[in-house]
Amino acid sequence: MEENHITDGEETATKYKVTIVGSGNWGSVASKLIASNTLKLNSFHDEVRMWVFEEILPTGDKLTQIINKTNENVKYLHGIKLGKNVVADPDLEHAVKDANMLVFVAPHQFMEGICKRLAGKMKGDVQAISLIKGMEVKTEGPCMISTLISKQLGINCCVLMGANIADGIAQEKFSEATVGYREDREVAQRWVQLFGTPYFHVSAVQDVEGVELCGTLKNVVAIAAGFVDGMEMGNNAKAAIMRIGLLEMKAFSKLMFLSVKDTTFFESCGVADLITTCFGGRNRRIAEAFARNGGKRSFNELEAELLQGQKLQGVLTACEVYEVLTQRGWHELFPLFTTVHEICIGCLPPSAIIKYSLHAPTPVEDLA
Ligand SMILES: NC(=O)C1=CN([C@@H]2O[C@H](COP(=O)(O)OP(=O)(O)OC[C@H]3O[C@@H](n4cnc5c(N)ncnc54)[C@H](O)[C@@H]3O)[C@@H](O)[C@H]2O)C=CC1
Ligand SMILES: O=C(CO)COP(=O)(O)O
Repeated sequence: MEENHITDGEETATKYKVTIVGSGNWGSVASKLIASNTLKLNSFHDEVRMWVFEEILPTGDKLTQIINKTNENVKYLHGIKLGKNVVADPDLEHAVKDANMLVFVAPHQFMEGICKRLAGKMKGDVQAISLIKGMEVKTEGPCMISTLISKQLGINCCVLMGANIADGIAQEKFSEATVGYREDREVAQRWVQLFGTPYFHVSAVQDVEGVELCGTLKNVVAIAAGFVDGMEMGNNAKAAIMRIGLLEMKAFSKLMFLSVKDTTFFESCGVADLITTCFGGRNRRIAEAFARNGGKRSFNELEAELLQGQKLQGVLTACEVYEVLTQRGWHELFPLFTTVHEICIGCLPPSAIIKYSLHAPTPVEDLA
């Protein structure tokens, strides 16, 4: 890594160069947040590079060229200026070459391929953060995306999750987020500084797995909430599903990682993200359409038609969680997670969500 230095009085410090790997709906908003800060903060280079999975638009133009010409991601975040210091780059290896702060924000199903392309090409002093909500399941067990990044690229990886529906933040409406870090509080503070704005409040907690599992698992609960909406069962039923979903999120996280903290579920990444996604997210919306069609149109078909290139994470995550439950013999402990997957693959009708997700009420004698 070429050392870049700034001189602050007597002291010299590294000047950080940021690259964003991903340029979808949230990736574009992340670039806007970061680009506004790198211009203001002396410790960062102004320019923010954004790797774009190249696409040809219906006009025949390349997406990267249009972003660089108009300063807008016309496909994934129409009508919002990203900042003139954002440079779209279609070449992944070139985009990360000089960066010492990498922000990963691609749909989780593409991360294995992205990491393979980048493996062995990272310099030692690179720090990463993942904004990706999802996990991979390997034969040896589940692997969170931040762990995939850390292991494959040999770099430390924090996470940033929260109640962050991208469109609201693009319009600079108030929102909070949580950075999860492992050991290095100073690094976490650098991420907080890079993302934080008066309308985007970021705090840091020492619980990478807890933060990342909250962001990942709430997408499965959002699918359940969408089923309830599609069947017009009302907000009381949806609140019940969210309550049960939160219990399963917490139980699953704590069974997976002993280190997960109870308090993490009360941060923005926990209950707040669960609420916003179950009311305003894409997973909820597509699951609602699925239930309204009585499960007759597949999630893939509805995703392609209604999201126009944006990607759902909840259906894949439900499948991945189901694999873990099967591997460990835990289906009975997680009836909501189990039922969501079985509805998604057509083994159960959407109406099964209430019937099969309910945990048996605690017997009265146990309460005495
Ligand atoms: N959109 C939102 O409101 C939020 C999204 N997130 C998370 O951020 C992550 C990324 O989501 P978004 O930025 O919303 O993306 P998106 O779903 O809006 O867009 C899909 C992206 O995938 C890219 N893509 C398509 N095929 C690809 C391939 N073969 N290889 C690599 N990339 C490919 C597209 O170019 C596009 O950039 C997800 O894990 C999501 O859960 C987190 C918080 C909020
Ligand atoms: O993670 C999100 C909000 O924090 C976005 O959720 P959806 O992918 O369901 O839109």
